[in-house]
Amino acid sequence: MNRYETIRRIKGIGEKKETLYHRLGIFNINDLLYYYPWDYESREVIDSLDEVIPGDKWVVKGTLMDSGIVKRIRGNLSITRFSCKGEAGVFDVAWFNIPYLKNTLRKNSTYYFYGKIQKKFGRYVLENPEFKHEKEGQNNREILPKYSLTKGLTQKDLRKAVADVLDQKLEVEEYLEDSLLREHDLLGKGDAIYKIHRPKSKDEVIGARRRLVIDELVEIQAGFKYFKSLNKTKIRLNVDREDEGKIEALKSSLPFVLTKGQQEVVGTILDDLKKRKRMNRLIQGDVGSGKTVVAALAQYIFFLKGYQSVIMAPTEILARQHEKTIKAFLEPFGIKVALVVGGMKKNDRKAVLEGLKDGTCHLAIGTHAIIQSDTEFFNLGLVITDEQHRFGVEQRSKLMKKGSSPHVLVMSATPIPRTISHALYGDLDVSTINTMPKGRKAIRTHCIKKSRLKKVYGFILEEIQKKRQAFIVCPEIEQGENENVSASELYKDLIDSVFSETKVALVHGKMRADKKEETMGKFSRGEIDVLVSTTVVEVGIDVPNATVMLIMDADRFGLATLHQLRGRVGRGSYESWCILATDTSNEKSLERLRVLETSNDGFEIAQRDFELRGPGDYFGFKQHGLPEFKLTDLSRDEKEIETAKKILDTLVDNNKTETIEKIIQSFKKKIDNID
Ligand SMILES: Nc1ncnc2c1ncn2[C@@H]1O[C@H](COP(=O)(O)OP(=O)(O)OP(=O)(O)O)[C@@H](O)[C@H]1O
Repeated sequence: MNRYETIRRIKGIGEKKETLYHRLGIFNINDLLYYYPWDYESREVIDSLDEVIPGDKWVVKGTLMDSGIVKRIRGNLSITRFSCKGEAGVFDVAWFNIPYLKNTLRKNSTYYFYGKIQKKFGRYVLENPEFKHEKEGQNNREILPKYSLTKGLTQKDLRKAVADVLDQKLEVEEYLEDSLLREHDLLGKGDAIYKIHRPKSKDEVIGARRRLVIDELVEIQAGFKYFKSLNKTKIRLNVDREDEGKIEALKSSLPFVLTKGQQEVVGTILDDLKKRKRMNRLIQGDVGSGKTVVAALAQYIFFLKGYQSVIMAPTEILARQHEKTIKAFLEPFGIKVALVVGGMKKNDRKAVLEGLKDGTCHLAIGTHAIIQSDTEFFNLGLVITDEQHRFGVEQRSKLMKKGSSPHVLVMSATPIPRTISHALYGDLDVSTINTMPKGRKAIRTHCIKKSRLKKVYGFILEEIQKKRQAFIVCPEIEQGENENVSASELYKDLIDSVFSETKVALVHGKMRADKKEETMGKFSRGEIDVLVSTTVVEVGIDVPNATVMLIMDADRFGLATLHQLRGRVGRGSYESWCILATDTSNEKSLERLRVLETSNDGFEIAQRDFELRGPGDYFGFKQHGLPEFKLTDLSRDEKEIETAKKILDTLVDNNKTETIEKIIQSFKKKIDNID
């Protein structure tokens, strides 16, 4: 057997089982070795059945006292039962619908049985236990791996297949020298893989996991180092006094004065452009902190130097909103702005694309439609992606290829906790807009039970009388199997009852884009009072007149999403409210929601969410186009991030080019495999 042979080589895996393994992403022996358990089950042999709390799971050793009986209980339900005796006491074992066991197990033979122990009619009984013959051996305490499964594959299947492979003692490639392993007190790779599947103790799991986590972190850091090494550009902008004057003129034409935070970020961008390095900057700013105008200023700088720029937004609604805002800022200065979205009329699209190709159009705003192969630019100098967590590395790089190594700005309202940005965004410099525009009032957030919704609707009506508007967001479009409020149902209920005299509309992700657009437009212009929706309104919608955000079944959403949704109100100078309706009694969920009641600060919320739920949930690695870690948990493995960094530095210092190249290849392969 070698590591790259198909899993069909393993005994017991035929054609049918093979397809099930494929579902788990396991194709060859190597995949199986790297299919780590997600948890372990500790099995202990019990000394005396009298110590048992019924319902607990234990291993009981016993000798069969009879040859078993099969009893038909009803219809096609049968039970096979044996009585046993062992040092722990007397007990029965029973299985449902496996009559052939009567011929498998032998009277007077001794077995280890594992399962839930119940007490029925005064006798101990293990129902449907797993069992093995005494001869197969059993430690007093056994730790068994638990793997993620798919329908048709059992824990037993996986354990057996992995055990078969481990027994072959296949060699696993080690890329770290002994001295490095010793220096950082790490297990060898082969040893770690063996122990992660077949640990003898908790400490062995910890040691194995630590080694494999380090490997994951070395790989991702090497990958980003590589990306960063590509960051050279020929596009250098010499912003002179005259340009600076023009930039100041644009600033004074704006309907507001830039905040200190906005000023600083614009300053940093200007500094970046003086360097030979390609600008690759993430601009983080809490919801409503005013990132759009910073993007517009950056685009203006490129325009002054004869370069085109592009903004890519995650949704059409947002692209259109940016178009409107940016046109208002920049068109008076002679900049021609074009919108590129899906479903444009053929002739319109043709005209826009021609303008971008011949350079008469200076600035493009659009959705992923911009990446399509027929878009060409005259001289693209700047690529801005908005809410980058919606775009993968892959899409970003496609957009980059539209220019010759253009500069990059990424805008995000989702703050990335420090640990993550440090570990992962080695390739991005980060700046933060840390001040809010003047005159904003804190949004008041309250968590309520759904029984109090009537009161909230009354309050919304009062706000509407004051000419304000409200959002109502639901977790689902249509009623599913669970109890959650769906947007469609709620919309129907509301227009038939409390809001029968109110202008209410519904938007959700399954509606046609133009219909969605039209409704959002109406809401934006104040022609609709209440918008019932799903999270399509989450990102970026700017309606300063809206003052109430009511979120149904708020416990269903992550904190980052809730904070984003809340950020749709309180964008003007009116006092605003966010109401989180939930009937959950889950203490953890309530604790999360309380974070929002007490904080309006996106960064603090992100950090808390990160601590409460872990980065996987918060961050959604796949959404970023990044390979997911199998074992690493960035909220716990801070020390390992540092160790991995040191190891990588040592490899670089010692000119281990071949090793580093291999690590990078493996990283790239994973990125390519993300769907
Ligand atoms: N310095 C400022 N003073 C006053 N208002 C401002 C300032 N900067 C931006 N605004 C206004 O604040 C609102 C929010 O700005 P913008 O839409 O750019 O926020 P954002 O950071 O993109 O928020 P989100 O992440 O929610 O999309 C807009 O109505 C904008 O006109």
